[in-house]
Amino acid sequence: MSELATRAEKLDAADDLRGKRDAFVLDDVVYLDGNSLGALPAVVPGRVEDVVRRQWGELRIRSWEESGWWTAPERIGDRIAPLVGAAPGQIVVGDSTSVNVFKALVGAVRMAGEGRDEILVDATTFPTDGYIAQSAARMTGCTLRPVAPAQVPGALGDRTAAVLLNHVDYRTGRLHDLPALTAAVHGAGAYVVWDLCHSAGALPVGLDEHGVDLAVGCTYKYLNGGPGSPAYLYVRRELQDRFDSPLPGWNSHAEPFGMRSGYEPAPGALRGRVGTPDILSMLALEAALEVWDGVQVEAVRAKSLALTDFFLECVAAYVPEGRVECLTPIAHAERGSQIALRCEGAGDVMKRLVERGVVGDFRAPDVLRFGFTPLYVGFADVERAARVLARTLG
Ligand SMILES: Cc1ncc(COP(=O)(O)O)c(C=O)c1O
Ligand SMILES: Nc1ccccc1C(=O)C[C@H](N)C(=O)O
Repeated sequence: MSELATRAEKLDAADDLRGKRDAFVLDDVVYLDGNSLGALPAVVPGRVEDVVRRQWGELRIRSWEESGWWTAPERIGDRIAPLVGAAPGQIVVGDSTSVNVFKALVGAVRMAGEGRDEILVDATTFPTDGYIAQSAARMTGCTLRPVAPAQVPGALGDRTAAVLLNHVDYRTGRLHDLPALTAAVHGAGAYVVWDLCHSAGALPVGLDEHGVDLAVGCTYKYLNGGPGSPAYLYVRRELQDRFDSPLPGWNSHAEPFGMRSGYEPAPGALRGRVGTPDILSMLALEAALEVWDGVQVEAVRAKSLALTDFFLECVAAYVPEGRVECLTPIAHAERGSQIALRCEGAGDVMKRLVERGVVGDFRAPDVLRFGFTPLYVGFADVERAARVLARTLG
């Protein structure tokens, strides 16, 4: 056994999160794609069966109250809250991330008020945020300026209304400085919206601590909610009364069953709701979140950094010099929970890796992306992935 494989065994034996792997349905594939679709928590199938057969099949309409369907968006929001550093009552679950980006960004521009007519958007963003920001700008009469996150402080001005940023870049895995950028946006009198898709469940976010205004994120990556599981919207408590949703559906009404023609927004996080919640996906997510019982995000972060450090070490030891170039920052303060390697023919290389039992993904034009979910990825997986990568490139 190689020195690295021996070390992997020791690291696994000393890993406090090791037992969590049993809470997931996994086979002997090395699954490094939890940053696209998290693995299935073992508790989910039975719960979904109960929701469908008993709650829907037997209780039918009564389940809106008796099975807690109606209040699921805010209840599950409160379950996500500690994972992103938010006190209860500020997060609602529902809709896709794209829809929540729209709500948050238009809501932010409306809060900024007269005289502020520019939106800054992360120039390197996952495309959907950029597309939605373009439409939000057109609708609110703002101009949209794409800016690299590091350049945001210099681009802010007294016309800036809102800034939309990604906490972790989907392609490179770069972690942006949320506290400093949030403070810079506030210094200019503007509002910030953070997309937490690639950070929630992988590292501490500290939404309340850093005074973030609005945030959105998906739940199908590190939160393992399942394909198309609903996203969430955070609106900081002090801003909730001023949050003027651009999608004020009846579920966000102060009295939804009053069936009144006049709109009156509900107080608190409920204002972020739109229409009828997608109960099947939502309750699958609620079950999936049970794997977090007793887990601290800080412990997840420590293991995530150890996994990505070890992967880089194994890649350096096994992969011939010059075949891959790491796009992810080496500094821990700038690294999310993935490693992105630029590589010639990356699309074909990833196909062959998948055939050999190492599942990551390919992002155009030339990036091999490997996501590390500390709840179910171990150090032996990491060593094996690097070994298979070296064989595939060799
Ligand atoms: C940063 C980021 N934002 C948004 C999305 C997707 O949004 P939606 O949930 O609407 O598909 C993704 C991935 O799909 C993402 O990585
Ligand atoms: N929602 C998906 C549906 C199908 C395939 C991928 C996704 C992703 O989430 C991609 C991810 N956001 C990424 O960072 O590339």
